[in-house]
Amino acid sequence: MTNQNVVVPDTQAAINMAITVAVSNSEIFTTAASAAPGGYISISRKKFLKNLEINGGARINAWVDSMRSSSPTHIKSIPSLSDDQSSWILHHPSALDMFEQIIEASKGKQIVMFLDYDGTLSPIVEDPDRAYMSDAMRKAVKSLARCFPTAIVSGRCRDKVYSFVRLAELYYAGSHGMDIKGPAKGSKYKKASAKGVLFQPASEFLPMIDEVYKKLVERTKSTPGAKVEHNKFCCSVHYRCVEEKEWNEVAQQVKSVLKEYPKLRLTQGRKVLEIRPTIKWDKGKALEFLLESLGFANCTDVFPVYIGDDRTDEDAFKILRERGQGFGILVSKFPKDTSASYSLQEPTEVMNFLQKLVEWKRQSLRGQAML
Ligand SMILES: O=P(O)(O)OC[C@H]1O[C@H](O[C@H]2O[C@H](CO)[C@@H](O)[C@H](O)[C@H]2O)[C@H](O)[C@@H](O)[C@@H]1O
Repeated sequence: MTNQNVVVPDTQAAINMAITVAVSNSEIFTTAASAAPGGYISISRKKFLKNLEINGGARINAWVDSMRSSSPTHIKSIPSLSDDQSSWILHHPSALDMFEQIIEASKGKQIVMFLDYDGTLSPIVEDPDRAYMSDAMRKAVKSLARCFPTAIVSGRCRDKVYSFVRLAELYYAGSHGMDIKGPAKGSKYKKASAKGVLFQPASEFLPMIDEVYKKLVERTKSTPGAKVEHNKFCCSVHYRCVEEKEWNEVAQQVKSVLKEYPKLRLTQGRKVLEIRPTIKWDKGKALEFLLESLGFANCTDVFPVYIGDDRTDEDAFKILRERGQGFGILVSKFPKDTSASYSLQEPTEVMNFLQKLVEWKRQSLRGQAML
């Protein structure tokens, strides 16, 4: 575990601001920094970790604090973040505003697109079973896939995310990348063999996840609004519809199950606790696996672009930074600690960005045809 410093922006307003902080080993995320005027303060990652032990003696207060500070209702209550927001935007400019520069950087390289689903292609809604993407978004993704190899990388079960997206020409990586499959329609890109690619690095965990799912359903059934989702190689416990005073209860229930399974770990998303195998596999590894399957393993002429809104997407943003290839785009209206290079505010902006990419590609193909 590293002892990196986490930079937390100050604000004049002395408010608590939600900043996501990835904690490397335990993978739980904690947030929040008290603000004081005058620039930036550094908080040791060790301090954040002090109260967090996930497998074994996890402290429920830390879980609940983390659940609370990552809650959009708390973020919404921030009065004005204009100074911090503009400073953040300076470091993570809008991918729409920077479109020309992005295209310039990709010159002579094969763009490969990676798209998260919830909060990126579809708006966040209360009922996870009704997180539909719009027809306009589907059309934009379809056109995108005609121009560039395109993958959906989601925390959801692969079949479920496919039932929302319904485009057979894409690659799909479900269960946070633990379930990868190539396009049913085949692919015109480099490795035709990528068509049938199917990678499930956590298959031995299937019976355990089934068991844990049942236990989570049983333990949380007394809490109104709690919902457990079976994502095949992982489980989600949603607390979006649980009253805040009951969040402690949800944390206790999840902890009571998790402590029986040392081979499982907890991660957090947007009002969701996620239980998954401890294997070293995440969305970043899935991105690398897909690049390899497409024949770009050791290529310098590939330009991967990953768009996502959640903490689990940070693993992919980090990989791109480490490889020094392409970049990540964080979908967020609020400043967040991120390894992404650019930002977009919401799914409609994501759609505009995808449409711009398609338009640029079509124009450049027309230009080439005229030569
Ligand atoms: O990797 P993703 O595709 O972003 O999946 C992450 C989780 O997304 C879903 O939950 C989130 O979206 C729901 C629908 O808008 C929302 O109700 C929930 O509060 C969000 O956390 C999905 O249901 C989870 O299983 C995924 O792990």
